[in-house]
Amino acid sequence: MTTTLYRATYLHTPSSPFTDAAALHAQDDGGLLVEGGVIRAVGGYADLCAAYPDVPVADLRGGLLLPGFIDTHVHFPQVRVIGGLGLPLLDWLDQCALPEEARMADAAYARGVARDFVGGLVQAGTTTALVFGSHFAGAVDELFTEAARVGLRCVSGLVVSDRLLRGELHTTPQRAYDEGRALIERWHGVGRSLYAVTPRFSLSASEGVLDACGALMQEFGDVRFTSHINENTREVEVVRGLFPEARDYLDTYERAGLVGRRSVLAHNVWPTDRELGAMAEHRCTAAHCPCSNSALGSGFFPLRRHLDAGVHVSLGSDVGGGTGFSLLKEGLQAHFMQNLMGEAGVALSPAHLLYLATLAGAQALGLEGQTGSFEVGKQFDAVYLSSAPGTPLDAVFRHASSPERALAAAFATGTPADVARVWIGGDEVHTRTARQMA
Ligand SMILES: O=c1[nH]c(=O)c2nc[nH]c2[nH]1
Ligand SMILES: [Zn+2]
Repeated sequence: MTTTLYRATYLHTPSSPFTDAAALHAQDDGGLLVEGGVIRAVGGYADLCAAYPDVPVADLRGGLLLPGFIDTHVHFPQVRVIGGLGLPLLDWLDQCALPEEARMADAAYARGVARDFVGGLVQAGTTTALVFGSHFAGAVDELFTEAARVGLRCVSGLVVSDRLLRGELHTTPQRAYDEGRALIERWHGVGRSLYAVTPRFSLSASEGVLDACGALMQEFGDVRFTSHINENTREVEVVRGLFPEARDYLDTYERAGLVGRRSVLAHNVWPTDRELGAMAEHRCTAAHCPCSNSALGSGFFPLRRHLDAGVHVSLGSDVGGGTGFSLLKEGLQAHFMQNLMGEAGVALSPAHLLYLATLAGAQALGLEGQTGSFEVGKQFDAVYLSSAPGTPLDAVFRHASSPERALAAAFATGTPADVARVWIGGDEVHTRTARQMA
């Protein structure tokens, strides 16, 4: 079993800065002892070095070591259509996303997209992702296969819909159940893969399809659930018309038994107070996707209302409505948007951004015992940020007055080009090449 002592400036949030003012832990010259991919000891480098004098040291000074990022909302089939700027949600789906999603019927095409997608995630420092899969079971197999090859912690599933998309993307309740069941049996709990039951959104999923999803959730108690909610005002209006008996958008999922502790609902830009109260009671998560909300003009995420209601919030890139895989960029955009909301916004510190990009995601997925922070017993899932000499971020890293200042700069200006190395369960899954640094 390999044992390594990592020497680095590291930061992590073992608790939430929204409830704990001392949540951010930083070590200027820190040590992490990793044995067989698991963190065995943490602290100052000098102490760990004295306690474990024979263990080989990996010297990561000069940059920042953070827990691997956790993206709780990202679409596998959309990596090649990033950048469809300027359209509202339903037009963007129609013109940009869905034509590409229809191409995923071809497993060979899906295999190439899976390589682009998983590569994009790990190169951005993402070590765990809740992934909207494909409408085609064969493409979902390609995604899980590629994620397993690379070593990504991948929570994903078959996307199901039976109306209002393109015909070739539609299924039936029975097929949604049968294909979902087969995929769960093939992938759930295998290696680092977990299954998420995934109706696209209530606009495109009839009660029958939602009930089929509910049946899978009942039968397989620990699979996750994900979908979209309250993203765009026009979408909310259409859903209201499609479900006249439902109290609101959330209720369309509640009635099918889909909302609970391991449910992640993306966006929630336009929630009612009833929905926020119910989400807090269910202990489900809202995945905030600020770049997507900006690019599609969906609106400003009411973070203050979520926090006041007690709703758990995590972060998602929402590629391809979002503009790329970097959770550093999502953190910065979240910060910008809250600033622009004035009194209604929440002042997000670097500690908040780090928490949202790491532990908050682990908690959303019920994986906080394994990942999201550098605590003893957790997996060594980590991202090492180190900039090319001469870049502004390198200048900050070399001259920052504290690790917190360096962390703020990483969110302000960091990109995937600054991601030098990435580990998942102690396995190095990405090592930047000279070309990727340029
Ligand atoms: O941002 C989004 N991206 C999508 O692909 C999608 N599908 C339904 N609702 C959606 N929202
Ligand atoms: Zn989405």
